[in-house]
Amino acid sequence: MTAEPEGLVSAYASDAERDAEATVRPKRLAEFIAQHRVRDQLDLLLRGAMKRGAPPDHILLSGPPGLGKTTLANIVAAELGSGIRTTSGPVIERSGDLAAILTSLAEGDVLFIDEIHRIAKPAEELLYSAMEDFRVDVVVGKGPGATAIPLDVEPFTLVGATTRAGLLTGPMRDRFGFVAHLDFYAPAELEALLQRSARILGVPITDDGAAEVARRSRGTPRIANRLLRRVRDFAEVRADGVVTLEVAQAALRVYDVDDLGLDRLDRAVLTALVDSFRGGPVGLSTLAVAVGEQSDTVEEVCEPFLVRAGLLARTPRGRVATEAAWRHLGKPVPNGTFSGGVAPAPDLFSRDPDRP
Ligand SMILES: Nc1ncnc2c1ncn2[C@@H]1O[C@H](COP(=O)(O)OP(=O)(O)OP(=O)(O)O)[C@@H](O)[C@H]1O
Repeated sequence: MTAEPEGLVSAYASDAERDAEATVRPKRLAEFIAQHRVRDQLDLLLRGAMKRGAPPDHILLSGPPGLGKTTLANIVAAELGSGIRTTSGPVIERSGDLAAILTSLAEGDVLFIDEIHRIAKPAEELLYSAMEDFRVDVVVGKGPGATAIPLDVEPFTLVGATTRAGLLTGPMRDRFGFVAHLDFYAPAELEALLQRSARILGVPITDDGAAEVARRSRGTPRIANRLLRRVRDFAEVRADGVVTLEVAQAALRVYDVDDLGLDRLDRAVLTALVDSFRGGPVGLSTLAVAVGEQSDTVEEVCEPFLVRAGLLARTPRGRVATEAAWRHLGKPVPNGTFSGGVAPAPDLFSRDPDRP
Protein backbone atom coordinates (compact mmCIF):
# COMPACT_ATOMS: atom_id res chain seq x y z
CA MET A 1 0.00 0.00 0.00
CA THR A 2 1.25 3.47 -0.82
CA ALA A 3 1.77 5.72 2.20
CA GLU A 4 -0.63 8.66 2.21
CA PRO A 5 1.64 11.62 2.78
CA GLU A 6 0.53 14.38 5.11
CA GLY A 7 1.49 18.01 4.89
CA LEU A 8 0.21 21.34 3.75
CA VAL A 9 0.57 20.59 0.06
CA SER A 10 -0.30 16.90 0.17
CA ALA A 11 -3.30 15.94 -1.96
CA TYR A 12 -4.40 13.39 0.65
CA ALA A 13 -6.69 14.17 3.57
CA SER A 14 -7.12 12.74 7.07
CA ASP A 15 -10.64 11.83 8.23
CA ALA A 16 -10.70 15.03 10.31
CA GLU A 17 -9.85 17.11 7.28
CA ARG A 18 -12.56 15.40 5.24
CA ASP A 19 -15.03 16.53 7.91
CA ALA A 20 -13.71 20.09 7.63
CA GLU A 21 -14.08 19.87 3.85
CA ALA A 22 -17.79 19.07 4.11
CA THR A 23 -18.72 22.73 4.64
CA VAL A 24 -17.45 23.81 1.23
CA ARG A 25 -18.20 20.61 -0.70
CA PRO A 26 -20.49 21.38 -3.66
CA LYS A 27 -23.80 19.55 -3.37
CA ARG A 28 -25.11 19.90 -6.94
CA LEU A 29 -23.56 19.67 -10.41
CA ALA A 30 -24.13 23.38 -11.05
CA GLU A 31 -21.93 24.27 -8.06
CA PHE A 32 -19.07 22.00 -9.14
CA ILE A 33 -16.30 24.24 -10.51
CA ALA A 34 -14.56 23.51 -13.85
CA GLN A 35 -14.18 19.97 -15.32
CA HIS A 36 -16.70 21.15 -17.90
CA ARG A 37 -16.53 18.12 -20.14
CA VAL A 38 -17.11 15.66 -17.30
CA ARG A 39 -19.89 17.83 -15.89
CA ASP A 40 -21.63 18.10 -19.22
CA GLN A 41 -21.44 14.38 -19.90
CA LEU A 42 -22.66 13.51 -16.41
CA ASP A 43 -25.53 15.94 -16.76
CA LEU A 44 -26.68 14.16 -19.92
CA LEU A 45 -26.26 10.73 -18.40
CA LEU A 46 -28.26 11.61 -15.29
CA ARG A 47 -31.02 13.51 -17.05
CA GLY A 48 -31.39 10.76 -19.66
CA ALA A 49 -31.74 8.15 -16.93
CA MET A 50 -34.25 10.21 -14.97
CA LYS A 51 -36.34 10.73 -18.09
CA ARG A 52 -36.46 6.97 -18.63
CA GLY A 53 -37.08 6.32 -14.94
CA ALA A 54 -34.20 3.85 -14.77
CA PRO A 55 -30.85 4.00 -12.95
CA PRO A 56 -28.02 5.38 -15.11
CA ASP A 57 -25.05 3.30 -16.23
CA HIS A 58 -22.37 2.56 -13.68
CA ILE A 59 -19.88 5.40 -13.39
CA LEU A 60 -16.09 5.21 -13.03
CA LEU A 61 -14.23 8.33 -11.92
CA SER A 62 -10.47 8.27 -12.17
CA GLY A 63 -7.80 10.82 -11.37
CA PRO A 64 -5.34 11.94 -8.71
CA PRO A 65 -6.51 12.50 -5.11
CA GLY A 66 -8.25 15.71 -4.09
CA LEU A 67 -9.75 16.59 -7.50
CA GLY A 68 -13.38 15.91 -6.64
CA LYS A 69 -14.24 12.23 -7.13
CA THR A 70 -15.98 11.81 -3.78
CA THR A 71 -17.74 15.11 -4.32
CA LEU A 72 -19.02 13.99 -7.72
CA ALA A 73 -20.24 10.66 -6.36
CA ASN A 74 -22.36 12.50 -3.80
CA ILE A 75 -23.57 14.91 -6.48
CA VAL A 76 -24.71 11.98 -8.64
CA ALA A 77 -26.92 10.75 -5.79
CA ALA A 78 -28.22 14.25 -5.06
CA GLU A 79 -29.08 14.91 -8.71
CA LEU A 80 -30.89 11.58 -8.94
CA GLY A 81 -32.64 12.23 -5.64
CA SER A 82 -31.32 8.87 -4.44
CA GLY A 83 -29.70 7.53 -1.32
CA ILE A 84 -25.95 6.86 -1.27
CA ARG A 85 -23.93 4.15 0.47
CA THR A 86 -20.22 4.79 0.73
CA THR A 87 -17.45 2.25 1.20
CA SER A 88 -13.98 1.66 -0.11
CA GLY A 89 -12.02 -1.11 -1.81
CA PRO A 90 -9.63 -1.90 1.06
CA VAL A 91 -12.52 -2.15 3.55
CA ILE A 92 -14.26 -4.90 1.56
CA GLU A 93 -12.12 -7.88 2.47
CA ARG A 94 -14.64 -10.68 2.03
CA SER A 95 -17.30 -11.12 -0.60
CA GLY A 96 -19.85 -11.57 2.23
CA ASP A 97 -19.18 -7.96 3.33
CA LEU A 98 -20.04 -6.74 -0.14
CA ALA A 99 -23.07 -9.03 -0.48
CA ALA A 100 -24.46 -7.55 2.74
CA ILE A 101 -24.12 -4.03 1.38
CA LEU A 102 -25.54 -4.88 -2.05
CA THR A 103 -28.59 -6.68 -0.74
CA SER A 104 -29.43 -3.81 1.61
CA LEU A 105 -29.55 -1.19 -1.18
CA ALA A 106 -32.90 0.40 -1.97
CA GLU A 107 -34.06 0.73 -5.58
CA GLY A 108 -32.14 3.47 -7.39
CA ASP A 109 -29.51 3.91 -4.66
CA VAL A 110 -25.97 4.93 -5.49
CA LEU A 111 -23.20 2.71 -4.16
CA PHE A 112 -19.92 4.62 -3.99
CA ILE A 113 -16.77 2.51 -3.78
CA ASP A 114 -13.66 4.64 -3.31
CA GLU A 115 -10.27 3.13 -4.25
CA ILE A 116 -12.11 0.46 -6.19
CA HIS A 117 -8.83 -0.87 -7.62
CA ARG A 118 -8.02 -2.21 -4.15
CA ILE A 119 -11.09 -4.43 -3.79
CA ALA A 120 -10.32 -8.11 -2.99
CA LYS A 121 -10.65 -10.52 -5.92
CA PRO A 122 -13.63 -12.60 -4.65
CA ALA A 123 -15.57 -9.42 -3.86
CA GLU A 124 -14.74 -8.05 -7.29
CA GLU A 125 -16.20 -11.14 -8.94
CA LEU A 126 -19.36 -10.83 -6.89
CA LEU A 127 -19.62 -7.23 -8.00
CA TYR A 128 -19.60 -8.27 -11.68
CA SER A 129 -22.93 -10.09 -11.44
CA ALA A 130 -24.43 -7.38 -9.26
CA MET A 131 -23.48 -4.71 -11.79
CA GLU A 132 -24.63 -6.69 -14.79
CA ASP A 133 -27.69 -8.64 -13.70
CA PHE A 134 -28.57 -7.10 -10.31
CA ARG A 135 -28.11 -10.42 -8.58
CA VAL A 136 -25.41 -12.07 -6.50
CA ASP A 137 -24.63 -15.70 -5.71
CA VAL A 138 -23.67 -16.00 -2.08
CA VAL A 139 -21.73 -19.19 -1.45
CA VAL A 140 -22.57 -20.90 1.82
CA GLY A 141 -20.30 -23.61 3.22
CA LYS A 142 -17.00 -24.93 1.95
CA GLY A 143 -15.68 -27.72 -0.28
CA PRO A 144 -18.04 -30.19 -2.05
CA GLY A 145 -20.93 -29.23 0.27
CA ALA A 146 -20.81 -25.56 -0.68
CA THR A 147 -24.01 -24.16 -2.17
CA ALA A 148 -24.61 -20.93 -4.03
CA ILE A 149 -27.70 -19.03 -2.94
CA PRO A 150 -28.85 -16.52 -5.55
CA LEU A 151 -30.03 -13.21 -4.10
CA ASP A 152 -31.65 -10.32 -5.94
CA VAL A 153 -30.19 -6.83 -5.72
CA GLU A 154 -32.35 -3.76 -6.34
CA PRO A 155 -31.35 -1.84 -9.49
CA PHE A 156 -28.59 0.54 -8.35
CA THR A 157 -25.80 2.67 -9.77
CA LEU A 158 -22.23 1.94 -8.84
CA VAL A 159 -19.91 4.91 -8.72
CA GLY A 160 -16.32 3.70 -8.51
CA ALA A 161 -13.41 6.02 -7.85
CA THR A 162 -9.77 5.25 -8.48
CA THR A 163 -6.46 7.04 -8.43
CA ARG A 164 -4.95 4.15 -10.42
CA ALA A 165 -7.24 3.31 -13.34
CA GLY A 166 -4.44 1.21 -14.85
CA LEU A 167 -4.71 -1.25 -11.95
CA LEU A 168 -8.36 -2.07 -12.66
CA THR A 169 -8.95 -5.42 -14.30
CA GLY A 170 -10.37 -5.42 -17.85
CA PRO A 171 -13.67 -7.10 -16.84
CA MET A 172 -14.16 -4.52 -14.12
CA ARG A 173 -13.51 -1.57 -16.41
CA ASP A 174 -15.81 -3.03 -19.09
CA ARG A 175 -18.76 -2.99 -16.71
CA PHE A 176 -18.75 0.77 -16.34
CA GLY A 177 -20.91 2.43 -18.99
CA PHE A 178 -19.50 5.85 -18.20
CA VAL A 179 -15.84 6.54 -17.51
CA ALA A 180 -14.51 9.99 -16.69
CA HIS A 181 -11.01 11.19 -15.94
CA LEU A 182 -10.59 14.24 -13.73
CA ASP A 183 -7.72 16.55 -14.67
CA PHE A 184 -5.71 18.97 -12.58
CA TYR A 185 -7.33 22.40 -12.39
CA ALA A 186 -5.96 25.52 -14.06
CA PRO A 187 -5.03 28.40 -11.72
CA ALA A 188 -8.03 30.47 -12.90
CA GLU A 189 -10.35 27.55 -12.05
CA LEU A 190 -8.86 27.23 -8.57
CA GLU A 191 -9.27 30.95 -8.16
CA ALA A 192 -13.00 30.62 -8.84
CA LEU A 193 -13.13 27.67 -6.44
CA LEU A 194 -11.38 29.70 -3.73
CA GLN A 195 -13.76 32.63 -4.21
CA ARG A 196 -16.66 30.24 -3.73
CA SER A 197 -15.14 28.60 -0.63
CA ALA A 198 -14.25 32.00 0.86
CA ARG A 199 -17.84 33.15 0.34
CA ILE A 200 -19.19 30.09 2.16
CA LEU A 201 -16.67 30.43 5.01
CA GLY A 202 -17.25 34.17 5.29
CA VAL A 203 -13.61 35.01 4.52
CA PRO A 204 -13.11 38.33 2.72
CA ILE A 205 -10.64 37.74 -0.11
CA THR A 206 -9.41 39.98 -2.91
CA ASP A 207 -9.01 38.79 -6.50
CA ASP A 208 -5.23 38.90 -6.32
CA GLY A 209 -5.28 37.18 -2.92
CA ALA A 210 -7.31 34.31 -4.40
CA ALA A 211 -5.03 34.18 -7.46
CA GLU A 212 -1.96 33.89 -5.26
CA VAL A 213 -3.36 31.00 -3.22
CA ALA A 214 -4.60 29.32 -6.43
CA ARG A 215 -1.15 29.52 -8.06
CA ARG A 216 0.43 27.65 -5.17
CA SER A 217 -2.20 24.92 -4.89
CA ARG A 218 -0.67 22.38 -7.29
CA GLY A 219 -3.77 22.23 -9.47
CA THR A 220 -5.70 20.52 -6.64
CA PRO A 221 -8.94 21.78 -5.00
CA ARG A 222 -8.19 20.01 -1.71
CA ILE A 223 -4.86 21.84 -1.39
CA ALA A 224 -6.47 25.15 -2.40
CA ASN A 225 -9.13 24.81 0.31
CA ARG A 226 -6.52 23.81 2.88
CA LEU A 227 -4.25 26.76 2.06
CA LEU A 228 -7.28 29.04 2.28
CA ARG A 229 -7.95 27.85 5.83
CA ARG A 230 -4.32 28.54 6.83
CA VAL A 231 -4.21 31.92 5.11
CA ARG A 232 -7.47 32.84 6.82
CA ASP A 233 -5.84 32.15 10.24
CA PHE A 234 -2.99 34.46 9.32
CA ALA A 235 -5.33 37.16 8.05
CA GLU A 236 -7.37 37.07 11.25
CA VAL A 237 -4.42 36.92 13.67
CA ARG A 238 -1.78 39.07 12.01
CA ALA A 239 -3.81 41.31 9.69
CA ASP A 240 -7.27 42.81 9.48
CA GLY A 241 -9.00 39.61 8.38
CA VAL A 242 -8.94 40.28 4.64
CA VAL A 243 -6.96 37.88 2.43
CA THR A 244 -5.09 40.25 0.12
CA LEU A 245 -2.12 39.47 -2.11
CA GLU A 246 0.30 40.64 0.58
CA VAL A 247 -1.46 38.65 3.31
CA ALA A 248 -1.48 35.49 1.18
CA GLN A 249 2.22 35.89 0.39
CA ALA A 250 3.18 36.55 4.00
CA ALA A 251 1.06 33.64 5.27
CA LEU A 252 2.45 31.17 2.78
CA ARG A 253 5.98 32.27 3.67
CA VAL A 254 5.22 31.34 7.29
CA TYR A 255 3.89 27.96 6.16
CA ASP A 256 6.89 27.42 3.87
CA VAL A 257 4.91 27.02 0.66
CA ASP A 258 6.76 28.75 -2.15
CA ASP A 259 5.68 30.42 -5.40
CA LEU A 260 5.15 27.14 -7.22
CA GLY A 261 3.54 25.38 -4.28
CA LEU A 262 6.72 23.52 -3.27
CA ASP A 263 7.21 22.79 0.43
CA ARG A 264 10.43 22.43 2.43
CA LEU A 265 11.09 18.83 1.41
CA ASP A 266 10.44 19.48 -2.30
CA ARG A 267 12.94 22.33 -2.21
CA ALA A 268 15.45 20.26 -0.20
CA VAL A 269 15.36 17.60 -2.92
CA LEU A 270 15.95 20.15 -5.68
CA THR A 271 18.64 21.96 -3.69
CA ALA A 272 20.51 18.71 -3.00
CA LEU A 273 20.28 17.75 -6.65
CA VAL A 274 21.64 21.09 -7.77
CA ASP A 275 24.19 21.84 -5.02
CA SER A 276 25.52 18.41 -4.12
CA PHE A 277 25.22 16.63 -7.46
CA ARG A 278 25.58 19.51 -9.94
CA GLY A 279 22.10 18.82 -11.24
CA GLY A 280 22.50 15.03 -11.55
CA PRO A 281 22.02 12.44 -12.80
CA VAL A 282 21.94 10.83 -9.41
CA GLY A 283 20.28 7.66 -8.13
CA LEU A 284 17.13 7.89 -6.04
CA SER A 285 18.66 6.31 -2.92
CA THR A 286 21.68 8.64 -2.96
CA LEU A 287 19.37 11.63 -3.35
CA ALA A 288 17.18 10.39 -0.49
CA VAL A 289 20.20 10.01 1.83
CA ALA A 290 21.29 13.54 0.93
CA VAL A 291 17.98 14.95 2.20
CA GLY A 292 17.71 12.56 5.14
CA GLU A 293 14.52 10.87 3.91
CA GLN A 294 13.41 7.39 2.89
CA SER A 295 13.69 6.65 -0.84
CA ASP A 296 9.97 5.95 -1.11
CA THR A 297 9.09 9.28 0.54
CA VAL A 298 11.15 11.12 -2.05
CA GLU A 299 9.76 8.98 -4.86
CA GLU A 300 6.09 9.02 -3.87
CA VAL A 301 5.70 12.30 -2.01
CA CYS A 302 8.01 14.76 -3.76
CA GLU A 303 8.80 13.49 -7.19
CA PRO A 304 5.33 13.25 -8.79
CA PHE A 305 4.77 16.98 -8.45
CA LEU A 306 8.39 17.95 -9.22
CA VAL A 307 8.16 15.92 -12.44
CA ARG A 308 4.76 17.38 -13.31
CA ALA A 309 6.08 20.87 -12.65
CA GLY A 310 8.95 20.23 -15.08
CA LEU A 311 11.55 20.71 -12.34
CA LEU A 312 12.90 17.19 -12.13
CA ALA A 313 13.30 14.45 -14.72
CA ARG A 314 13.62 10.74 -14.14
CA THR A 315 16.11 9.46 -16.69
CA PRO A 316 17.57 5.96 -17.11
CA ARG A 317 20.79 7.27 -15.53
CA GLY A 318 19.09 8.85 -12.52
CA ARG A 319 17.33 11.99 -11.34
CA VAL A 320 18.16 15.23 -13.13
CA ALA A 321 17.34 18.85 -12.24
CA THR A 322 15.94 20.71 -15.24
CA GLU A 323 16.72 24.26 -16.31
CA ALA A 324 13.49 25.34 -14.61
CA ALA A 325 14.75 23.89 -11.30
CA TRP A 326 18.00 25.88 -11.43
CA ARG A 327 16.02 28.99 -12.26
CA HIS A 328 13.47 28.36 -9.53
CA LEU A 329 16.28 28.14 -6.96
CA GLY A 330 17.71 31.39 -8.35
CA LYS A 331 20.93 29.80 -9.61
CA PRO A 332 22.62 30.29 -12.99
CA VAL A 333 21.82 27.45 -15.36
CA PRO A 334 25.01 25.54 -16.34
CA ASN A 335 25.56 24.74 -20.01
CA GLY A 336 24.14 21.45 -21.16
CA THR A 337 21.45 21.34 -18.44
CA PHE A 338 18.47 19.17 -19.27
CA SER A 339 15.76 21.46 -20.56
CA GLY A 340 13.09 18.94 -19.64
CA GLY A 341 10.95 19.89 -22.57
CA VAL A 342 8.14 20.72 -20.17
CA ALA A 343 6.98 24.30 -19.85
CA PRO A 344 7.21 25.63 -16.30
CA ALA A 345 4.34 27.68 -14.79
CA PRO A 346 1.78 28.89 -15.81
CA ASP A 347 1.19 25.78 -17.96
CA LEU A 348 1.92 23.58 -14.98
CA PHE A 349 -1.54 22.40 -14.27
CA SER A 350 -3.07 22.12 -17.66
CA ARG A 351 -2.40 18.44 -18.05
CA ASP A 352 -1.32 15.33 -16.21
CA PRO A 353 1.78 13.79 -17.81
CA ASP A 354 1.14 10.55 -15.89
CA ARG A 355 -1.91 9.95 -18.03
CA PRO A 356 -1.47 7.33 -20.73
N1 LIG B 1 -14.86 21.03 -8.84
C1 LIG B 1 -14.91 21.36 -7.54
N2 LIG B 1 -15.58 22.45 -7.15
C2 LIG B 1 -15.59 22.82 -5.85
N3 LIG B 1 -14.96 22.13 -4.87
C3 LIG B 1 -14.29 21.03 -5.20
C4 LIG B 1 -14.23 20.58 -6.56
N4 LIG B 1 -13.49 19.46 -6.60
C5 LIG B 1 -13.11 19.20 -5.34
N5 LIG B 1 -13.57 20.15 -4.50
C6 LIG B 1 -13.31 20.22 -3.06
O1 LIG B 1 -12.05 19.62 -2.81
C7 LIG B 1 -12.09 18.74 -1.69
C8 LIG B 1 -11.59 17.38 -2.12
O2 LIG B 1 -12.51 16.80 -3.03
P1 LIG B 1 -12.88 15.24 -2.99
O3 LIG B 1 -12.89 14.72 -1.57
O4 LIG B 1 -14.11 15.06 -3.78
O5 LIG B 1 -11.65 14.65 -3.76
P2 LIG B 1 -11.32 13.15 -4.18
O6 LIG B 1 -10.86 13.18 -5.59
O7 LIG B 1 -12.46 12.26 -3.87
O8 LIG B 1 -10.11 12.81 -3.24
P3 LIG B 1 -9.78 11.36 -2.59
O9 LIG B 1 -9.40 10.48 -3.72
O10 LIG B 1 -8.61 11.67 -1.65
O11 LIG B 1 -11.00 10.92 -1.85
C9 LIG B 1 -13.53 18.76 -1.23
O12 LIG B 1 -13.60 19.60 -0.09
C10 LIG B 1 -14.35 19.42 -2.30
O13 LIG B 1 -15.23 20.31 -1.70
